[in-house]
Amino acid sequence: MVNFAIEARDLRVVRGGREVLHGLDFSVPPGEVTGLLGPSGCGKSTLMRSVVGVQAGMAGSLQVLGEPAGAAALRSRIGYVTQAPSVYDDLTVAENLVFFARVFGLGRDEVDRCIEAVDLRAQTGSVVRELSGGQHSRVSLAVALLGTPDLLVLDEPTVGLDPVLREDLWAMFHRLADAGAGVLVSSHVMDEADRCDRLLLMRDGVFLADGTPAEIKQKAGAEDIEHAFLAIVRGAA
Ligand SMILES: Nc1ncnc2c1ncn2[C@@H]1O[C@H](COP(=O)(O)OP(=O)(O)OP(=O)(O)O)[C@@H](O)[C@H]1O
Repeated sequence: MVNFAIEARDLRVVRGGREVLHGLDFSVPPGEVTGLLGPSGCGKSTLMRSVVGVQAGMAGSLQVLGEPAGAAALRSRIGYVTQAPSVYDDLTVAENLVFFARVFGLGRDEVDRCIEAVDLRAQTGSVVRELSGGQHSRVSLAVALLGTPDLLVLDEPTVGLDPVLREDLWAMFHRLADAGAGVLVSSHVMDEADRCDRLLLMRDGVFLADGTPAEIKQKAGAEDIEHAFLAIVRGAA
């Protein structure tokens, strides 16, 4: 029985000869949206790369869906969206999805389901290069949804999107979590905090707080997460 989608003990990562994650202990449960929040450069992408098994220089224990991070068995069980475009821009939306679906041995039904999930039905036949930035990132997200992964790791998926689209995407993350997936979403925008079930607040490769948004605000005596973050940083100084 796997209790956690992700469980880390004393996770350390060295990049470019420098330790950038400093002994992190945390867990991400299934069925919840966990937000990884912190300023640019604090180590969010490094943590996510570790979880999906592509980060070198890692030490400590990191279990993902009951397996060591990077295990071959995890490949089809994790959906990962990076900040960099990860689809072919000279193919249409449908052609991209069909290509990746074939890699996973999935059929056309699954392609249509994922295009619909990110609300790109009207753009199915459009070449990705001609889409807007928000539509482009939703194609990557659709690819990550193929096969209904047990864990979604989304690195700043809402950057540059308009408020309506951000709202829609957060609603979709919650639907995926309600269906049982573990969802880990990073953001450097503190006003996204209240959309998460749980938060990991990060700074300089360590966690400043781990709890529900309400718990973190109450503990810091702050009205919003931005002020809670500042209060915690000042308290720790
Ligand atoms: N390829 C690399 N080689 C060496 N150091 C790196 C490399 N990539 C990132 N780093 C360093 O690792 C630290 C954490 O970077 P990381 O990209 O994980 O931060 P982040 O919180 O995801 O930032 P952002 O929100 O800007 O994406 C930073 O100090 C960064 O300079």
